[in-house]
Amino acid sequence: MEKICVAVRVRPPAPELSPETGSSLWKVEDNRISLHKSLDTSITTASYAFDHVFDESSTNASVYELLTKDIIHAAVEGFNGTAFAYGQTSSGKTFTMTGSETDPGIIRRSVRDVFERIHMISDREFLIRVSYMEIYNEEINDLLAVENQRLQIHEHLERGVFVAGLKEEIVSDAEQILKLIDSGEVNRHFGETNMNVHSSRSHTIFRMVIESRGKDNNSSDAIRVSVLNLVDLAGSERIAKTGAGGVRLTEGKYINKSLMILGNVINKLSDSAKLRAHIPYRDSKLTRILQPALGGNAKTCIICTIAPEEHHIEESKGTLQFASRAKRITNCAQVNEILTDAALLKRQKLEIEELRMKLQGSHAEVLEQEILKLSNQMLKYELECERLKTQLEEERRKQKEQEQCIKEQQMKIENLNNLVTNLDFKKKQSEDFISLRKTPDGQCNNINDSSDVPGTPCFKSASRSFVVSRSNNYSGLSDFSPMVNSLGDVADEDTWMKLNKGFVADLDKLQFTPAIKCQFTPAVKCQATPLTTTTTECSRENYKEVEDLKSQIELLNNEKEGLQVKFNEQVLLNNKLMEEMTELKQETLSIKEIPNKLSKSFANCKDVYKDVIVTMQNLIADKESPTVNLLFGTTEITTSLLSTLETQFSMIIDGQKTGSSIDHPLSDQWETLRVSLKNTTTSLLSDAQAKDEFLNSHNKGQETTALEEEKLKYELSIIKERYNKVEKELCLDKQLLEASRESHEKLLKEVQLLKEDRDSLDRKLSQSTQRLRVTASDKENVLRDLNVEVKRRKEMEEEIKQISTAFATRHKSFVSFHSEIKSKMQKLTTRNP
Ligand SMILES: Nc1ncnc2c1ncn2[C@@H]1O[C@H](COP(=O)(O)OP(=O)(O)OP(=O)(O)O)[C@@H](O)[C@H]1O
Repeated sequence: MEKICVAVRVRPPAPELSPETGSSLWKVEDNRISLHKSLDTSITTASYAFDHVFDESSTNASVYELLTKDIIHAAVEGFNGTAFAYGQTSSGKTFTMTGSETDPGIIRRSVRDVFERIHMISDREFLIRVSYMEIYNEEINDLLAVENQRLQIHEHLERGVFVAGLKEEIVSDAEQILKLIDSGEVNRHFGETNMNVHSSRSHTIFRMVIESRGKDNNSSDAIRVSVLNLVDLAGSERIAKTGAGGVRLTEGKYINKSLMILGNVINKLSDSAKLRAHIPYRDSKLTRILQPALGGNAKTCIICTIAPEEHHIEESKGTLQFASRAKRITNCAQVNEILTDAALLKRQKLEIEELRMKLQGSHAEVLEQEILKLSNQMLKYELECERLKTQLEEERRKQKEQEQCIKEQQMKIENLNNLVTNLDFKKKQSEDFISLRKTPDGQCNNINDSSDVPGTPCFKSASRSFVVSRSNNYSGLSDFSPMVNSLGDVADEDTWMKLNKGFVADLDKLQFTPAIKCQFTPAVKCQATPLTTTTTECSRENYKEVEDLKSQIELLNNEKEGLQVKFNEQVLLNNKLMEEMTELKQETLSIKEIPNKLSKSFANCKDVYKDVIVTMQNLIADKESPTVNLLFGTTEITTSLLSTLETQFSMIIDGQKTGSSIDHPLSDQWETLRVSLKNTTTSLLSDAQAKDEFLNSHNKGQETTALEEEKLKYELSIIKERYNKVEKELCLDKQLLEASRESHEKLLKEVQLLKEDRDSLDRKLSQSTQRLRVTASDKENVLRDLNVEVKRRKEMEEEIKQISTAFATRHKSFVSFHSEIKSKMQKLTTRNP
């Protein structure tokens, strides 16, 4: 039983923090430390005694010499050893354990010393393995292998507490270890705080496992296995001082918590054995790993570092109290001699022995070699078997993919065919439609067709002619489609579409398509190659081509849909126009009738008027009378007016007959005539009145003349009425003619637009046809490639069959061989147990 060795080290004051250098707060005398001057704090000026107290001027070399060296030597002898630094942040723990270039720390010195010591021990051989880990935020990480994170602690009866999965490097010299330490240092968690620019944020444990055995090769000699832990703890910190936040704060919390548990363990261990109840080693990973070093089978030394600055006085006092308690802990260190397989050396030795035994005796050697040969062969067969299995699996997978690929291609080809058929159908429809529209009189030839197929009058006629003409057209394209050449003159569109859609049901039928140049006649049937179980890998080119085709098909589909929509719109527009045209035609007919009617009524009027004039001329005997002169003047005007009207009507009628557009009538002349007629009529009336008055006043006796005049007046009023009526009718005619001319112009414009639309549709259709031809040729290529693929697949299947047969044969021979070997071995065993 021995007490833990505890030392205190005061680091030199930091120049930027402690301007009052030279007047240190702590007084170090031999192995005692006390406060140098009385302060205005509640802290007492108690003095503490330890195994060693190192003042500010101490070096790592002296610390190592006085504190650690013995433990290192003991570790080489077979004792477990632990050295760790404890203290507040920035107090010099890392400086003590790791050191600097000029003054290496305890770890580096220990490593060198271990090997120096080993070299000094000549009667033993050593095997050393090292590991380096950190406990960061209560998780164990391997510093020598960054991929080993969050390692778990396990306990083993022989190995004790160990970290599972931790990398252990077998080393042969100190330099090798130092390099490993350097590589591990890179992986350590450091961080900057207000207290320390390079603050350790994790506890690090550098571990050396030293195994040794006597060189005299005595098999009964036990193997010594000792574990040396060199620990650099993270420093306790006050959050207010470190100014930690975020990640640093979390780290600080974990650090403080684990140090508190370490303090608890130390406290419990420092209590007298009677008071000791449960030691909470399991409360933290640190105490669990350090368990053997704390009150267990280990030689342990603790170096407690303190910062000399006045503002750290409370933390320093806490550290001293921790050190005081730790000092009371007693360990029970003993050499670890192991007689079991837990020691690596032991295991190695056993293996060598086994091998040696095996190699003893020539007969056994031959047998051993034979067995080795056989097992090698077995291994080879097994490997071959595995390889074939994998290959078979791969082939099966590829077959499935290929089948899928073929199915997709089938679908695409089917779609292509449908698309081709549909587009042809649409094209033909449009062509038929256009040809019907192009008839010389601009009317549908079959407008009076009594067919019952629904649609516009034009489509009614298109349906039948389409089927017949299409069938004839396609009969010439032997390489294009497997359609029957003639469906008969009565084949309907549904039958046509069904045939188109259903012509390729599966890939086998692809063999019959003219695209693959498989010529067939009704008498000779082409044998389709079944595409069931064989497979080859669908080449990437094929896939790409299929993808291209797919996109082309999509484009064509879109275009087709667009054309379809336009076509439907066109049909609707056409129907509307046809209706309008019919209405207009009726209107035109009625307008055409008007001039004839007018002409007739006018002719009547003219006859009447002539009769009146003749009568009047006969009646009036006195040629010199002003009334007679007036009448003659009126007659001339009226005659002229009538002839003008006659000309006008004949022009109108002639214009209708030729179908040319009618110009305005001679409006000016008409107007002049109308005005002069009006004037003449007015003057005639006034003259008649004057004549009445004259007759009344001067020739009251001439009753016959008066009666005649009365008659004349009456006839004149009738003429006037008729004239007004004719004038009104003419006005109406004029308006109607104007309206009809406007609608005619409108119609002409619409017809022009329709013509333009039709032309653009024609152009698009021809483009689509062009593309379709390209697509069809692409399709042919794809089909050709598909056939090649099918062929390749067959070949592959053949290969697989051959491989399977070879495999089966080999397997059989292997099984027989195996049983033969087995029986041989059994014989051998019975012969030589
Ligand atoms: N004995 C010493 N002599 C010279 N400089 C020292 C000594 N001890 C510590 N230092 C310096 O003080 C600073 C803080 O020391 P160190 O990093 O070792 O503290 P620490 O206790 O490990 O801190 P933390 O717990 O934050 O990691 C460093 O710059 C270090 O070089």
